[in-house]
Amino acid sequence: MTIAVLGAGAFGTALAISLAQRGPVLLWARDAAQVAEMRESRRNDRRLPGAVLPEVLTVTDRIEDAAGCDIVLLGVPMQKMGGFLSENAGLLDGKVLVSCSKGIDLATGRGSVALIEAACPGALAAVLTGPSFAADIARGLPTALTLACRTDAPDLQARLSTPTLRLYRTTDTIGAELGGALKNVIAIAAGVVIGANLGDSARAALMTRGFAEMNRLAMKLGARPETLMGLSGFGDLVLTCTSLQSRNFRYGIALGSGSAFDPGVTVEGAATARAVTGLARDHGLEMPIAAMIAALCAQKISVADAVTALLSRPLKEE
Ligand SMILES: NC(=O)C1=CN([C@@H]2O[C@H](COP(=O)(O)OP(=O)(O)OC[C@H]3O[C@@H](n4cnc5c(N)ncnc54)[C@H](OP(=O)(O)O)[C@@H]3O)[C@@H](O)[C@H]2O)C=CC1
Ligand SMILES: O=C(CO)COP(=O)(O)O
Repeated sequence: MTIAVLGAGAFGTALAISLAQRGPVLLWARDAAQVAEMRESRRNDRRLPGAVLPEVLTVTDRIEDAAGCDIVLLGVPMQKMGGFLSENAGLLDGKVLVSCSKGIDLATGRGSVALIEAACPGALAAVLTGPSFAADIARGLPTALTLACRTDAPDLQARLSTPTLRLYRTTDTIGAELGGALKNVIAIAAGVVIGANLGDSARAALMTRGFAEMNRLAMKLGARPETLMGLSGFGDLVLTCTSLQSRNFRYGIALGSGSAFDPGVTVEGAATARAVTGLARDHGLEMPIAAMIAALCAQKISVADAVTALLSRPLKEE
């Protein structure tokens, strides 16, 4: 049975290319002109320049074509996920729906599993997350990801693993999706540190204290510590805070250095920082780094004032 990937962004396209090593894959994009161009060129120059689409990968703008697929990967950005699921619930309910997005929905404070379960109660919801740049996956470089599903899902793990994409599975969907969502906020913060020339030592401190914040919220919401220590938390945090391939990190560098940044680029951490401050407030948690990033993204505070505010917090035990 064909696997469908909905959303021909960088990540959806890369996953479709990797999965095509195992058999037919359907890749859906909403824009008919983009689909025509991709069929003609066998590339996705809009979202993943340079990658070649294998012949067993079919590109379509007819979302109904996914009806014949039992496994459907969702590659639309997080803040579009809720609307997308409601619009297409009739088609998607009853299927295995694997969210590949990283973030917290601002409108509801939910992660993607809760969004899927609300819109498509008959579906089996899963999350695919972890350290993986689309360009690396598309080039066939080795990558390891976490597949999280409330029901233990070794069959799904086997179906979505490829010779270059090694999947580890867990039933801790909360931990897996929070790890992927929260590391983007800390990656923006790490970028700010580098962009403002505060140094590698400050970045390491920021990553460590950011990881403490990630754990604080994730544990409060029911995640398991080992999930945050794994690929979807620690692994992705390290990748995204240290690589210029990361859009969240680059956005942070732009904020820190006062440079312009293309608003068309997907930067999930900005909306997630806002969502996190709401969740932290609701749960009585202190998340000072996330709060500073939300304020910086909203241009409510300067970089200098954000640094001063973080450094002047009361001294405490680690
Ligand atoms: N890129 C990466 O390396 C990785 C990305 N991710 C995650 O994957 C998710 C998607 O990111 P990525 O693929 O990079 O993003 P891109 O910016 O490359 O692409 C976003 C895609 O979503 C489509 N889209 C946007 N809104 C809608 C909508 N309402 N309905 C249908 N399609 C829509 C866009 O279509 P259009 O072109 O028509 O606007 C585009 O194809 C994010 O949550 C990201 O964190 C995870 C791991 C790695
Ligand atoms: O999640 C990612 C790598 O694991 C991609 O990070 P960016 O969205 O910051 O590019």
